[in-house]
Amino acid sequence: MLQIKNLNAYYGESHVLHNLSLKVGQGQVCAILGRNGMGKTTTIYSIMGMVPKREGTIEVAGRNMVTAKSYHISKSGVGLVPQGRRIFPNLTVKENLLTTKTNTENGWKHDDVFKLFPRIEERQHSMGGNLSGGEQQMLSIGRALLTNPKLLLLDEPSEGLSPLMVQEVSKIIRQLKQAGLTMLLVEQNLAMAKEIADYIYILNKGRIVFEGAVEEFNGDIQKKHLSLSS
Ligand SMILES: Nc1ncnc2c1ncn2[C@@H]1O[C@H](COP(=O)(O)OP(=O)(O)OP(=O)(O)O)[C@@H](O)[C@H]1O
Repeated sequence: MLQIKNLNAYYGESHVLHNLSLKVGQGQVCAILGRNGMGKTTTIYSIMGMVPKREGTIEVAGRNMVTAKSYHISKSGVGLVPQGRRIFPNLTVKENLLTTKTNTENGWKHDDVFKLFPRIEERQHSMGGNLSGGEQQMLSIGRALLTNPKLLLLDEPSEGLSPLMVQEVSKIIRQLKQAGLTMLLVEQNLAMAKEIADYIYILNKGRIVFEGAVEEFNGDIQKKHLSLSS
C-alpha cells in the first residue's frame, strides 16, 4: 500500500530525513518510534505532501506521490490524524465532522462515525474546544475516516491522554486494524505501539536505525535507540 524509497526531506537548508525507506503492506499496521525531534512527524508530513522539499519515491498503491500536492494525496486515499488533533474549537462536534465531505456512496458516513464512537454522538452538539483530549482524538480519527482512507496515518494519537483514554483509543485503532485498514502509526507510547503494530521502524536523526517485526523488538533495542541517554 505504501512504499517509500530513499526519501530525503528538507525544511529550507535543513536536511531532516536521510535516505529513508519503509513500507506498509495492505492491511498491515507499522509503527514509527523515536525520541523527540528525530523526524517522525516529518515522515508523516512528507507522505502527505506537507514538507516543502522531498526527494526519492513515495508510492501509494503503486503511484509515486513524492511531488504530488496534499489535496491529490488525500484524494488518492491517504488519511491523516494529525498530532495535536487539530479540532475546530469553535465548531460543534457535528460541524467538525461536516467540514469533511463524504465523497463515495459506499464509504464512511457521519452515522458510521457515531456508531464507532457513541461518546462522540452523545456530544455532537458540544463545541469542539469543550471536549476532553480523548474525545477530541476520537473526533479527529472519525474525521479522517470520513475521507475513506486506504491508508491512515496517525501521528501520536496517545499524546496527552490519560492511561484509561489511551486504552480506549488503542482499542478503536485495533478495531480498525481488524476491519482491514492499513495504518502507519507514529508513537512515543511504546506499550501502545507494541499492542497495535505488526512491524516497527525506529528513527534516529532522520535515519532508520532499526526495523523488524514487533516480536523482534526487545529491551536491548529499546535501550539502544529509545532511552534518553542513548
Ligand atoms: N517547519 C519546520 N521548519 C524547520 N525545521 C523543522 C520544522 N519542523 C520540524 N523541524 C525540525 O525537523 C526535525 C524533525 O522534527 P519532527 O517534528 O519530524 O520530529 P519528531 O520525531 O516528530 O518529534 P516529536 O516527537 O517531538 O514530534 C527537528 O530537528 C525539528 O526541529
